Amino acid sequence: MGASQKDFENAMNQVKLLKEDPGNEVKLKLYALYKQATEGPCNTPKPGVFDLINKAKWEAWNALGSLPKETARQNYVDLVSGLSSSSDSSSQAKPEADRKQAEYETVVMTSEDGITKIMLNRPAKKNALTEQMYQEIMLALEAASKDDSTITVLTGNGDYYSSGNDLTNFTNIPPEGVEAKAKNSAILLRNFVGSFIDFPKPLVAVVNGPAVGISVTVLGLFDLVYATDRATFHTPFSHLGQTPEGCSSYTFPKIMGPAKAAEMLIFGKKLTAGEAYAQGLVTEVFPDSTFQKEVWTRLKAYSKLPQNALRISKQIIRSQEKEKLHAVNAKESSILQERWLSSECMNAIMNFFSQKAKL
Ligand SMILES: CCCCCCCCCCC/C=C/C(=O)SCCNC(=O)CCNC(=O)[C@H](O)C(C)(C)COP(=O)(O)OP(=O)(O)OC[C@H]1O[C@@H](n2cnc3c(N)ncnc32)[C@H](O)[C@@H]1OP(=O)(O)O
Repeated sequence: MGASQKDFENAMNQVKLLKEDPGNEVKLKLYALYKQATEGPCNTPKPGVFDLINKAKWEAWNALGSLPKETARQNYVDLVSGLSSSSDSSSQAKPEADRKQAEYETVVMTSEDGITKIMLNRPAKKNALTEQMYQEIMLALEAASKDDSTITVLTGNGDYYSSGNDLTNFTNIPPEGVEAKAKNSAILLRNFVGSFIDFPKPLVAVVNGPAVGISVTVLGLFDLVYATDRATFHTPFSHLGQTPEGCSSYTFPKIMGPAKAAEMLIFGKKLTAGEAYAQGLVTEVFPDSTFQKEVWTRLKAYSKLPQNALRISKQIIRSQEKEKLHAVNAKESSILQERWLSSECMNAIMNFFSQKAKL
């Protein structure tokens, strides 16, 4: 449940009782969230260039775009609660504590320094994507699209980025039968990929280890893909009796050319991080020993760039493709709905469970 009006009023009172000055940056953020929570999106003309203070306040409020009033209220309460606890417990206040934004079971979502991080969190299963996880990633993306962060990151916990679709998704067949399951799964897949196509802010994949299946294909919908040199990129669809998804049948040939896309998507060639970089799927590869440090330093610097300019630039680039991408997504999902019922696919899944066949 979101913050109530009472929580909001309490938070406003707490601000007055803060023992330490939180600094101009935080004060501007508080001002902007307060205005958004009480009045909605910025509705006043921009102050003149010489009216520095009011211009900074206006810009902070305007940067919140169409953030809903309820979310602004919740963010205000969270921000104040972080400030109060840090000024109570220590004199070294962190500007923005590592704030957990919602309760999820399969992902961890945190926001800090203008970056919302969605971390896949089933390390013992190599971050294989269960149906619950697809749903939670969609919810987390929806929340990230509306929060006040500048950049959104998807990454994995543990040694894998993700081993793709959790093959146990094929085993829990409902009483309505396998056809109904395939139909619902195609809807789930289409919605899942759709939430990447429509994501409005810069979206970054921090590929912390090997990536398989759908965790690779949707990379074509990200704005930056940073990979450790330990990462590999594997789309073994034919081995599984399946076909490409995540819009990769369109984005991969565009990114790497038809010949290299065919090697990956038809023949299941596994790429090293260096190969994925050479083929344009990956933006930059970092040595594993310094991967986290280098990537987060880079992202923190990017997150300080003007938020609206980043968002609008992304939208200009992506909007030209959106309709096409949605059409490709619909087609890929409907082809897979049929494929999942094929004996080729069923045999491959049985093979994984009976012999624990590894890719
Ligand atoms: C009727 C229709 C229903 C359809 C529902 C579909 C919903 C949307 C589908 C969207 C389309 C997506 C397609 C894809 O993503 S295709 C790619 C699928 N992925 C795989 O085939 C990978 C399978 N896993 C492996 O080959 C290996 O586990 C791997 C090479 C990834 C790692 O090997 P390693 O030896 O290092 O580790 P383990 O195998 O011991 O793994 C540790 C445990 O994790 C389990 N695991 C790992 N990956 C998966 C997975 N993808 N699905 C299920 N389980 C996985 C593994 O079994 C181990 O478990 P245990 O410790 O219990 O043995």
